[in-house]
Amino acid sequence: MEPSNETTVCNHPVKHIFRGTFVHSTQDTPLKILEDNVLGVDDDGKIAFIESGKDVVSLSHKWGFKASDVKQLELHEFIMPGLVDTHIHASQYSYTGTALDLPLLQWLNTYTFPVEAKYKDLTFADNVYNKVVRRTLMNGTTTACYFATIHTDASLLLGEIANKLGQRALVGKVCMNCNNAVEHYKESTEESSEETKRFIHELLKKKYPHVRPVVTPRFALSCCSALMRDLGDIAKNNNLHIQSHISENKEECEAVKQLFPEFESYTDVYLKHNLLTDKTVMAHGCYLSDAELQVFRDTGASISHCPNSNISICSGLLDVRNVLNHKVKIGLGTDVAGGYSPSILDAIRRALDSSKVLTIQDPSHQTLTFEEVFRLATLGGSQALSLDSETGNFEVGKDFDALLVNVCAPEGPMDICGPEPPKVLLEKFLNLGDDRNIREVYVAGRRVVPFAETASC
Ligand SMILES: Nc1nc2[nH]cnc2c(=O)[nH]1
Ligand SMILES: [Zn+2]
Repeated sequence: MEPSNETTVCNHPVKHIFRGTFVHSTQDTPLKILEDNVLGVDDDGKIAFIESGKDVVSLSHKWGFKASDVKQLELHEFIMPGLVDTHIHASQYSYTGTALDLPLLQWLNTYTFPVEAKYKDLTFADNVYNKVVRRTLMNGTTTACYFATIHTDASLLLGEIANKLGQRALVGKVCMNCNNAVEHYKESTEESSEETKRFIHELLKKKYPHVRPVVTPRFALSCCSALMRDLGDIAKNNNLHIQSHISENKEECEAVKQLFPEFESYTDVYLKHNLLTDKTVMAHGCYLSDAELQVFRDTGASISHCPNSNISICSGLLDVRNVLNHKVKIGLGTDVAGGYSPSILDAIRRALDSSKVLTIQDPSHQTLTFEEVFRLATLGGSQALSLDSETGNFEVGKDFDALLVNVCAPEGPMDICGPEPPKVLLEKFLNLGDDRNIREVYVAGRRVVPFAETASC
């Protein structure tokens, strides 16, 4: 409820009040720094106000809080929006940091499919899925867009674990009916469609507040035309998100051309199967033409930029500047385990490195700035997942998804050698920081890190 005036105590109580430095992005500005601001979070986990610290007394009257309710940040602390991982394979987390010596198609057949086949076993799934959700939360990922495997029950378990640990998540049961490499790790067309419908129905029935299903055709080489069409229909009929992969590697692009000769491009294959909507996120896109980017722009589909993966399995380099120039929505992804790091802080660094490599190759390339990449990791990610009305920055009315960062954390990974302005502290954190600097993580106003109880290995 909106307060009627400054002297009336609002009857919608605030449950957290923070005072100090806030940093976030807006549509117009990649980095906004708000020094000495006060932010209130209401009982529903939404941002009730964010105003100058000078107004704290009138705010306390208006919202009915006491001076002692205000959490005052230290000089070397700031609050930033939670990180958004727009593309991560929860099921591949068990082998993160290994198996990076083959290109995509051989990598899938040799390492990925044999591991994913193991998720028939719910005990195996439970162990890995708890670990990946915890690890990403510790690293500040407040929203994750997950691929699971073809197994419906294990995919539902991933949704249950994300909900239990408090992460905002889109969860996809993987669909694939073409796979000649690993026996049994595929479905029939009918099975894939029916199990997708069951997955959606069962997950929605749980009414988890921040976990939703995402329709997940693995990629054009794993799904026949009939399956892609079914999945496009399912997404449309249920108004759901869609995720897949596109134009990641040259050999893959060539194989798609051979398999779908009647289509104009890789993008056209998905377009004609009704898989490109304003709730679609496609990973990679390293080899998309300008005409294909225009289709992304026209449909409202977005790109997940996964620079660690693109380098680690030698796929290619995405020209993010060109994507931005086409006004296509774009966020960052870890693409675990093609990417070896589960942290979006790493994705920020790899995105900057990749942009610098493009500048080395062509000095006229306009290198991304750290402020722009900060936006990709937060607001950009929420836009790419069409969740920006709920999260992504500190606009009043959005959910409070946030990290409390301490750049001088004890035993932390960096040194601050004297007083520094907040912009420098943020840049240092983005380049040098890690989970030791992320003291608290909030999703929809709930503090989810530190964890309520500790897990063992
Ligand atoms: N990086 C990556 N690309 C893919 N393309 C199809 N499946 C995958 C996958 O699991 N990882
Ligand atoms: Zn992927």
